[in-house]
Amino acid sequence: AAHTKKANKTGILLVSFGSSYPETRATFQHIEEEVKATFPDLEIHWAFTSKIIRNKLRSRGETIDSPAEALAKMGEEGFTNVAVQSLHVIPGEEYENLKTTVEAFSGMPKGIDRVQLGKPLLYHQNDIENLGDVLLQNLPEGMVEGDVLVFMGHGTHHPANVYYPGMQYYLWEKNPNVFLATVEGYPELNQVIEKLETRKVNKVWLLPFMTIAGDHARNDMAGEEEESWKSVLEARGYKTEAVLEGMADQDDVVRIWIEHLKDVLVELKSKK
Ligand SMILES: C[C@@]1(CC(=O)O)c2cc3[nH]c(cc4nc(cc5[nH]c(cc(n2)[C@H]1CCC(=O)O)[C@@](C)(CC(=O)O)[C@@H]5CCC(=O)O)C(CC(=O)O)=C4CCC(=O)O)c(CCC(=O)O)c3CC(=O)O
Ligand SMILES: [Co+2]
Ligand SMILES: [Fe+2]
Repeated sequence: AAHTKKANKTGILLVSFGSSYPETRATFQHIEEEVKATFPDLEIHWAFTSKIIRNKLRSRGETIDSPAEALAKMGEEGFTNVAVQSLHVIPGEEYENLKTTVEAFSGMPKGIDRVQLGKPLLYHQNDIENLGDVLLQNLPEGMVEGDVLVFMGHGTHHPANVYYPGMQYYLWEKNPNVFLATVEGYPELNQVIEKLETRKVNKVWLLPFMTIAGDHARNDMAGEEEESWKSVLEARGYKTEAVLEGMADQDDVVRIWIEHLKDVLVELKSKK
């Protein structure tokens, strides 16, 4: 018999930093539902980039693949094309590590023919604008005149930290009451507080500028311990209200990642 070319089989691999908090499962589920609704014919697989989180989950009997494990398995399952979608916020360290893994798997003998990585939530300038607009359109319902909102971003020593001050600039252009600070990078909460001291503030709303409301949101932002943003602000005399929702709980935010995933699927298709 003549050699027949093997049929194409395309799949999606969604990759998040991950979280050890069961409360975040509904957010991951929401992302999956939106992706499934957009690409009903494509099988969806998952991986977490954080080794610490994967180990924590394993010790509780939950298994979640690393990106390399997931890509190896998908190769064995006969996938020829895989669109890997980063669910990270910025193209930082975690995203770059994922990129290295994806490149290593591209064209691997007897593995997947074509593996390609979709951009994180923020990459091009128009991502900043789209995300900024969505966040400003969906401010907490109870927010009234005199209230301010402070988003908590992760922050990083990686040069991609510039996306946080970049986003802050865009938000301020549209609404001077919306602030963005980070846990581990620039800007810091103290810089926001310096600005708040110069005006009359009714209440400070706290929201994660993160995919999910996990450890950072529940402890560093809204926790009862002395160093949490809630405690620091309250010690300064501010009323606070924390909203424990990830950005990925919002359809319009997930839409931005889905657009990035579409770009990758179009590219995978165009390469014979
Ligand atoms: C490299 C490292 C350097 C460092 O931070 O020291 C790093 C970097 C980054 N993390 C990011 C995101 C998140 N980090 C967490 C949580 C944790 N992160 C921790 C460690 C590390 N994080 C270091 C090695 C990690 C490893 O190799 O495993 C843990 C384990 C320990 C701790 O932080 O104490 C703690 C576990 C909590 C638990 O056990 O549950 C969550 C989840 C959550 O909050 O629940 C999110 C998603 C938030 C979201 O949903 O958006 C981003 C932004 C990525 C992006 O979105 O773009 C960067 C920066 C970048 O990529 O450049
Ligand atoms: Co939805
Ligand atoms: Fe982290």
